[in-house]
Amino acid sequence: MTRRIYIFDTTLRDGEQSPGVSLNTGEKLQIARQLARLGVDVIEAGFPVASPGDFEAVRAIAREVRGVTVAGLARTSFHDIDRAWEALREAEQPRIHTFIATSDIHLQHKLRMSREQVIEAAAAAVRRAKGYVSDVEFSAEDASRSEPDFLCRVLETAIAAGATVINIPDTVGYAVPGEFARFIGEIRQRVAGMEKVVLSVHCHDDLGLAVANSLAAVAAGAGQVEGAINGIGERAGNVSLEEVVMALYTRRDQFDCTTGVHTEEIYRTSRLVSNLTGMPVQPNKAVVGKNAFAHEAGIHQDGVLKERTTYEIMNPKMVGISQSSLVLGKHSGRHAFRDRLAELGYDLSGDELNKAFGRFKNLADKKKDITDADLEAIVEDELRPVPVTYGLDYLHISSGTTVVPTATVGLKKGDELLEEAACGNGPVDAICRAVDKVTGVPCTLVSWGINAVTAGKDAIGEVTLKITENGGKPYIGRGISTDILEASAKAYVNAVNKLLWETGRVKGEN
Ligand SMILES: CC(=O)SCCNC(=O)CCNC(=O)[C@H](O)C(C)(C)COP(=O)(O)OP(=O)(O)OC[C@H]1O[C@@H](n2cnc3c(N)ncnc32)[C@H](O)[C@@H]1OP(=O)(O)O
Ligand SMILES: CC(C)C(=O)C(=O)O
Ligand SMILES: [Mg+2]
Repeated sequence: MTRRIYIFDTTLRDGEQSPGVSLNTGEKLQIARQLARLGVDVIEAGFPVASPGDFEAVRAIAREVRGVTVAGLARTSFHDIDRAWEALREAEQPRIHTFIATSDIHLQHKLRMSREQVIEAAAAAVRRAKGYVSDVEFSAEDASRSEPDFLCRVLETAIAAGATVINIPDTVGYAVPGEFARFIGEIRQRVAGMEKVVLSVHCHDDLGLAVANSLAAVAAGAGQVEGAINGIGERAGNVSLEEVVMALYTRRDQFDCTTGVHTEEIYRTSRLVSNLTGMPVQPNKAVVGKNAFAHEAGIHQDGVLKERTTYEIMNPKMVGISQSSLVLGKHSGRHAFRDRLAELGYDLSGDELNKAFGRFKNLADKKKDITDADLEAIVEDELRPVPVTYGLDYLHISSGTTVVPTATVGLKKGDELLEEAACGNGPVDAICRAVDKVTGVPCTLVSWGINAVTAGKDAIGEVTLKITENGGKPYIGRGISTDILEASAKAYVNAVNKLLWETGRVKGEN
C-alpha cells in the first residue's frame, strides 16, 4: 500500500544555522506562510531559547500559521523545554522537539555526560515536554555515529516516556546510503514500541549524500524526512526537501510513497528562501536551479523541441516553473535557433537561416549569453538589403596615451584583399581614413554613436554612424560586435557600401 511520508521542514531552524543567515520575525513569518502553502507537514519554526528574536518568531508563527504542525527545538534542559512551550502555546498543532547527543564522541567531549545520564536526561525531557503537548519529537543527535545498542536503549526510553516521533539524525553527514538503510532497518526491528511512533530521519550533506541517505531511509521504512528548502543549513547544509519530494514523486515506481507537498509551490518557495536568506541557489542545483530545466546543447534542444521528455524527467510546471528554456549558445543547433527567431517574428529558412546561424555561432564563440536582442541585431543585419561591395576582413589598431592612433584594415572586394593603414586623431578616425584609402572615396564622418545592444561586460556594441561625401546626402551605417572598434569599422564600411550602391558606382546583388 502507498505510504504517506511526512515532510518536516527545518529551514527556519537548522536552515537558519547556515553561517551568515539571520532572519527576523517578519521574514520568518513570510517563509512559514509559504511553507504552509507548500504543504509541508511540520514547520520547525526555531529554537526558542536561542534568543528573544527566535522566541518571538516561533511565537508569531505558532499564533498565525494554521493547518500545519509548528515545532520548536529544545535541549533536554527543562528551561529550554519550558521556553519552547511558551513560544508554541498558541499553535494549532504544537510539537516540542527535544534532543540530546548519543555518540561517544559527543558524550565524552561535548556533553561530558555518562551514558546513564544521557538516558535519564532524555526520559526526563520527553516527560517534561509531554506535560505540555501530546506531540513530542525526540532526536538522538549524531545517531549515525552512535553505538547501536546504546542508541536503541535511548530510543526505547524516549518512546516509553511518551515520544511520538523518533528522529535519527545523520548530524555530520557521515552515513552512506546502504549502511544508513541497514541502520534504519535495525532500529525499526530492535527498538520496542517503534511501530507506535513515526520514525524520522534528518540528514546533513557533508559528503553530498543527504538525498541518497534520506531516500535509502525511506526505502527502509522511515516515515518522516527532515530537511530544508534549497538544502540550506549548518556547514554543507541539510537535505534539500524539494529534491527528496521530487525524487519520491518522479520515482514513485521505486518508493510507492506520497507526500502532502503541493509541488507547484516549490519554485516560489525556493526563490523566497533564497531572497530572504541571501543564499543564492547554484545554477545547476537539482529541481530549482536556474539551469535545472534549461537546455543549451543543440542535440538536446532538438530532442526537447520534438518531445520534451527526451531530456526532461520532470515537467517544469510541476515545480512551478512555467516552461523549460532553450538557451542559445555555442552548443546550440539550427532547430533551436530557428525556433527562437520564429518566436521573435522572423521566419528564416534556407540560405538566410544558414547565414544568420553562422553569424550567431561566431558571436556565441565570443559571448556567453546570447539574448533576444543579440538575435534581432544579427537577423536585421543579415536581412539588410545592401550589397556588400567591401567587407571587413581584419582590423588592427595601435592606440594608447603615448602613441599616434594607427589603423590597418583589410577589406575584401570579391576575392581580392585590399589593405591600407592610416593615422588619425583617435582610433575611429584612423579606421575611417584607412577605409577611405582602400575605397578611394574620401568621406566625412558626421556622427558616431554606440549602444550596448545587450547588458553585461560582454555586451554587444552597436555602432551607428553617418557619413557624407563632399557634404552631400548622408548615409547611415551600422555595425555590431563585442569590440566597439570592430563595430565602428563595420558600420563605416556599411555606410560606404550604401553610398556606393545608391550613387550607382557599383552593381551588386543582395
Ligand atoms: C545538531 C544541531 O543542530 S543542535 C542545534 C544547534 N543550534 C544551536 O546551537 C543554535 C542556538 N544555540 C544557541 O543560541 C546557544 O548555543 C544556546 C542558547 C542554546 C546555549 O548557549 P550557552 O548557554 O551559551 O551554551 P553554549 O552554546 O556555549 O554551549 C552549549 C551547552 O549546551 C550543552 N548541550 C548541548 N546539547 C545539549 C542537549 N541536547 N541537552 C542538554 N545540554 C546540551 C552543552 O554541553 C553545553 O553545556 P555546558 O555549557 O555545560 O558546557
Ligand atoms: C537537532 C538535531 C535534529 C539536528 O539538527 C541534527 O542532529 O543535525
Ligand atoms: Mg541538523
